[in-house]
Amino acid sequence: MTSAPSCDTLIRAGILVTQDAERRILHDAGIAIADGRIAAIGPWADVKSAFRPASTMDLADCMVLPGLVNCHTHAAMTAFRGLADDLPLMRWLEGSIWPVESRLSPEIVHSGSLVACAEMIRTGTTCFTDMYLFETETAQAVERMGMRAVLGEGILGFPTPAYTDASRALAIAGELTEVTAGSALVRTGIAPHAVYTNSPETLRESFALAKRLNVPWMIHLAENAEETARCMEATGKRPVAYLHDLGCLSPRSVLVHCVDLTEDDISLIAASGAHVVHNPRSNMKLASGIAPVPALQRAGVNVCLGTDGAASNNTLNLFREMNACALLHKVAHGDPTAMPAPAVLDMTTANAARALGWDGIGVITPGSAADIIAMPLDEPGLCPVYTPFSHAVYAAGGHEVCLNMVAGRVIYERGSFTNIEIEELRDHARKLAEWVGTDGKSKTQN
Ligand SMILES: CSC[C@H]1O[C@@H](n2cnc3c(O)ncnc32)[C@H](O)[C@@H]1O
Ligand SMILES: [Zn+2]
Repeated sequence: MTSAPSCDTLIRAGILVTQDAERRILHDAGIAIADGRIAAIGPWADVKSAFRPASTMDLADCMVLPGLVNCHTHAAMTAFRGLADDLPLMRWLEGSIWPVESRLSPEIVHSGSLVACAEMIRTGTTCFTDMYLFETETAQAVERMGMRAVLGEGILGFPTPAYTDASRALAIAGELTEVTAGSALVRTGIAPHAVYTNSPETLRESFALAKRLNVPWMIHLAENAEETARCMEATGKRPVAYLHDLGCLSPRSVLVHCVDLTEDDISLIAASGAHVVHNPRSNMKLASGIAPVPALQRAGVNVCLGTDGAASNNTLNLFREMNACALLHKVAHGDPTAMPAPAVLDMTTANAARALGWDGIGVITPGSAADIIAMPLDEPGLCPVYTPFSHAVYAAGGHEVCLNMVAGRVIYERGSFTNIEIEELRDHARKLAEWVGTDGKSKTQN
């Protein structure tokens, strides 16, 4: 007689949203987890009798989903949440954000990143993509909190507190791979900020570096009409065509925003295999415009979702982002079918994993990472359930999340973070506010 194989954790899920290729939903499901991966899923009775678990978790009253993946943020910008609202992009950046960022320090990035990780974990994110200064600090925060991330040192063509010039920025960006090398959770990306802040040489060199390291290359692109006008004036080309002609569009390119696009731009992106990150709340708040997401998708472009930073969103909550995405495109097209809920959930799960080239996240299938979130089904705002996709996109606010697990380890459960006390988080937040200054607003040119 053979005995059942062991596993680390056996979960009973009331509703399991797999996000597999068929978008299967299982009711009263079992999930077996071993060595940080999904060993099996199936009907609870079958999975239960097939494994000898070291521990069990009863989520029979919960909807269980893959952990959400935020494809674009600036984690440490939690320091600037609410500091400079109601401004257009270039005035916001040049008049308010860059002046205060010119005083940035590793300690502030560390505290801001911890606060950001906590907010994301609390609202169901298990992995995020970041572009900022002093990213080794963000790497430490991510490792400590137990999340996953793809981190890129933001490359700007002017001096910052982190480097004197673009060539130093490129060197620091490459060195980040040494910090993330041994990590199962943290990876590196190469992140030139934008076409208007980098020379063509830096853009090309950064792309060559991403190729050499075999990592994603991410950039803010075509964020609004003013960016296009500046690019036309400087180069005679629109931003997408400019990057195309520099040889920077390929399946490793992750293009953030892509609001101001023509049909030709969409064709160039589609033909290149580049991915697009849509940030609807940041685009709405900065009045940058509406990215043509349905048209991109019709052209075959892989589109995922990002929150952008807390200074332009002003949250890092992907449930709010999904909701905004679904509603924005319906109203923009006068068509309630323009952006259906299942397609939106794809944008924070399977599509996101594809954009980052990270196999095995964004789904709950045998062999995938055990990155799982749960929401209680007895929550008044979430019951009854007819279609789980509908609840994830239209009903949930994110704060219903009661469990966040990454690589089989619980990092948040019912109000408590496994790796940090709430008091310490408050201290970090206090430090941010003291550093910005109680007169923070007057220090910006808002
Ligand atoms: C060099 S680190 C990243 C850099 O990007 C700035 N930033 C934040 N949000 C946006 C956005 O929507 N468009 C362009 N730039 C943005 C951030 O303040 C850092 O300076
Ligand atoms: Zn951004």
